Amino acid sequence: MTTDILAYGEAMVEFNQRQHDARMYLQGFGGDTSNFCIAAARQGARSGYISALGNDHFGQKLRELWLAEQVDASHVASDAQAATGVYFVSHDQNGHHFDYLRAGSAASRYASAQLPLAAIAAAKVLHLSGISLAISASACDAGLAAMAHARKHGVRTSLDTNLRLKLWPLERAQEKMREAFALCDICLPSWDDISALTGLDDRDAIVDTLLSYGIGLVAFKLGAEGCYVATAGERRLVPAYGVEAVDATGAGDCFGGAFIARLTAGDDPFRAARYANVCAALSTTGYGAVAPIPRAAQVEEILGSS
Ligand SMILES: Nc1ncnc2c1ncn2[C@@H]1O[C@H](COP(=O)(O)OP(=O)(O)O)[C@@H](O)[C@H]1O
Ligand SMILES: O=C(O)C(=O)C[C@H](O)[C@H](O)COP(=O)(O)O
Repeated sequence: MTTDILAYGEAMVEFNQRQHDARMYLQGFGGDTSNFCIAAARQGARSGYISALGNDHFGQKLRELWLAEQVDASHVASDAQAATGVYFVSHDQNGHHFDYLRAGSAASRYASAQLPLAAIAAAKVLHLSGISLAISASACDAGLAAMAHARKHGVRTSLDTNLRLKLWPLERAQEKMREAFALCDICLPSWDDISALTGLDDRDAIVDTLLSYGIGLVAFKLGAEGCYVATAGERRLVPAYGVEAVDATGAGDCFGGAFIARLTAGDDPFRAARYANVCAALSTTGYGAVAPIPRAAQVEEILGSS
């Protein structure tokens, strides 16, 4: 079976603070590109992951998760010399915050020589994020090499900005993300990330800048407002689906996975964005990055009745 959507990055164990007791953390799984793969698979796409894990309990649990979710993990290496990364999510009046235990993790030791070149060349879309490039110099080189290889073989590349300044300084992020934009076909920015990366605060000026890199499609994530979808010929705000959000961790990843899944299934970008808005909105109604990601039937039921 070929894998249509491949993602490259770091999966982690998640400990997510509960609101009723600030000392209680619920264990789950995260890592933006892994969340993306699971979101795509739950919408019926054939997705697969490129990364490395430690030879530890949580690395094994991640493999079990991908097996259960039908995400192909045959391109996830095991590194006996390093640990699987961990992160904590805490919540306050300003939203959610991440703390990491991931320096030197197995995924951060990934290098270009490990890339599954034939699988990348056979995919329809290769996805990565700012985090995939931020975790180490070797992982950054591998991510950019994977994008260049995909493009060489006519595989579309997709990039979520996911800027994490705890992982790299802004100047390096700007430099490396510019290289990634130049190799990108579909960009999935969010407001805070892209305004920090470009220094711009006007939505259309940001879209103009991204299109000027040769990016063909931008789906600008706007939280509770929905998203702004832009191609060279058309720009449209696609309104959000209204929900009572309790935890937006992973909403952007869910949006990306659903959006790319629907694009590869043949939807036009505006239709795919309408679908992804509903999918991501539903994912904010439960805690954690993975558990509340809905399946296609739930999303289609809402789309069919609205
Ligand atoms: N409060 C919300 N209500 C409805 N939909 C939401 C809400 N928050 C996020 N979403 C959906 O999730 C998508 C991604 O969320 P956003 O916060 O913009 O991205 P990121 O997590 O990457 O910062 C949005 O484009 C929207 O479709
Ligand atoms: O920060 C990281 O390195 C992670 O991968 C942890 C989270 O799973 C994602 O960051 C969620 O990302 P959002 O969809 O933007 O909420």
